[in-house]
Amino acid sequence: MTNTRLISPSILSADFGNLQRDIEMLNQSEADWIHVDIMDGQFVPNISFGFPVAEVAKKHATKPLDVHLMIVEPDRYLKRFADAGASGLTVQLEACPNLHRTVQVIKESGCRAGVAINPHSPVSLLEDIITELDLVLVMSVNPGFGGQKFIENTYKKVADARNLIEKRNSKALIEIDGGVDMNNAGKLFSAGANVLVAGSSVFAASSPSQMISSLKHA
Ligand SMILES: O=C(CO)[C@@H](O)[C@H](O)COP(=O)(O)O
Repeated sequence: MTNTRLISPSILSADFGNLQRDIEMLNQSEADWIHVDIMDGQFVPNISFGFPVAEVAKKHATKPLDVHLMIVEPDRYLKRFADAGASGLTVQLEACPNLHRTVQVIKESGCRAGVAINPHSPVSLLEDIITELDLVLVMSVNPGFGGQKFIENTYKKVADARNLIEKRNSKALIEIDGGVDMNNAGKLFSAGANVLVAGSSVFAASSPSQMISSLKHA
């Protein structure tokens, strides 16, 4: 699994007046997944968008939707996001008092099951769930906004996640989200990350498609 290198551009930084155009650009690019950030104004201090935008993304995307729920009580909405077209559903560890059950419900919905950890949460909190997971998302910024500065301690957390995955013989992919750009992409892949989420570095680039390719081969 360590050779897997995927890019999941976040449409949080897309032009919502031209969302179909931006998604079609991602379809034509080397992007592997399309990252959909759901923020509720409670788990994080920002509100992004909900089902209608996820459904538009699904309608136009030819690539899997990688849906990240930065919301409280995600269990209430898992089925609806699965029905809206998610291929993967990632919940925040800090929002899930019954995480094992939440992960089982995600899997029963037919989606890839992911768990995200905030910068203050150690990887060791995943010790007893890691064999159930398809993906571990290490937040490399405090969630809520695009365009933030990458937290350098993320490299250590990638190494911790890789060690845990190998120790427990888990098949989980390691995804990194926040502040990913050409300054850190190669180092993250070398440290054992498999999936890089990139928002502002892609959509602010003069050629988003070229940036996706550069990140993928960094
Ligand atoms: O979840 C989040 C932010 O909380 C991200 O997915 C951002 O959308 C990534 O954006 P950049 O940091 O790459 O601009």
